[in-house]
Amino acid sequence: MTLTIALSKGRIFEETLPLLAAAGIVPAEAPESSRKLIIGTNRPDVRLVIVRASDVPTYVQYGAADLGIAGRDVLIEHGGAGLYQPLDLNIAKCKMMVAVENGFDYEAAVKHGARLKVATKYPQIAREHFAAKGVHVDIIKLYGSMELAPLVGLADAIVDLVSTGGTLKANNLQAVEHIIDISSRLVVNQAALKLKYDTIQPVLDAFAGAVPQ
Ligand SMILES: Nc1ncnc2c1ncn2[C@@H]1O[C@H](COP(=O)(O)OP(=O)(O)OP(=O)(O)O)[C@@H](O)[C@H]1O
Ligand SMILES: O=P(O)(O)OC[C@H]1O[C@H](OP(=O)(O)OP(=O)(O)O)[C@H](O)[C@@H]1O
Repeated sequence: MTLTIALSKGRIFEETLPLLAAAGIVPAEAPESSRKLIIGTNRPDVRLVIVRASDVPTYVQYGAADLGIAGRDVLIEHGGAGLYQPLDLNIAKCKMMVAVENGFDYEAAVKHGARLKVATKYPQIAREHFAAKGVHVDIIKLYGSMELAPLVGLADAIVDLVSTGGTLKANNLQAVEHIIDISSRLVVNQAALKLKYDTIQPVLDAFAGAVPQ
């Protein structure tokens, strides 16, 4: 039975290579240099499908892929329906933060009960965070370059991923609140786990043994 694994290009693909290797899986080509969306491997029974990071849960949910790797950010926004999430892979680590332009008094704005305009690619996470704090917000959905929003008056604050802090610094922004720690997780289609147990379980075990510390 063929095993289909959904991965996104870039950091998740790079950081997944050692995990795949631990399961005896070596991609036939690199997605960065290939235009192919289905990539074979050294194992005739295993193929990779290359999708947008935020589409990984959807492919696995509907069984178009048996396994996938997705960030906790993406999984929260997706909702996780139909997905078994057996393993935190401890890769693509970063933090979900609230950030504002240097000089913007975030504490004062929150204390005074001002209605905040918040730009983000992660409306679910942002909404829950501010609801828990009792802060009223207008969420402005963006698909990238969140850091620009406060600089041009689109938003008072952003909710975005921060790793080195380099992007915030380069754009005169500062983090003011930590929301959650993010890493990527293995997701498995629940029906596939039953139907293809003999193929999937050894891959899960190999990944579990190769998770970076
Ligand atoms: N700077 C970062 N450092 C570490 N991990 C990150 C960083 N930015 C994002 N991630 C994690 O890696 C995952 C994939 O990020 P990537 O940049 O490859 O896709 P994306 O451009 O956010 O997604 P899409 O293509 O769906 O818009 C994110 O969902 C997140 O969990
Ligand atoms: O703290 P840093 O190390 O600077 O990382 C943070 C940046 O990384 C992510 O963007 P990414 O690199 O994925 O770019 P993209 O959203 O355009 O894909 C995130 O959206 C931030 O912009």
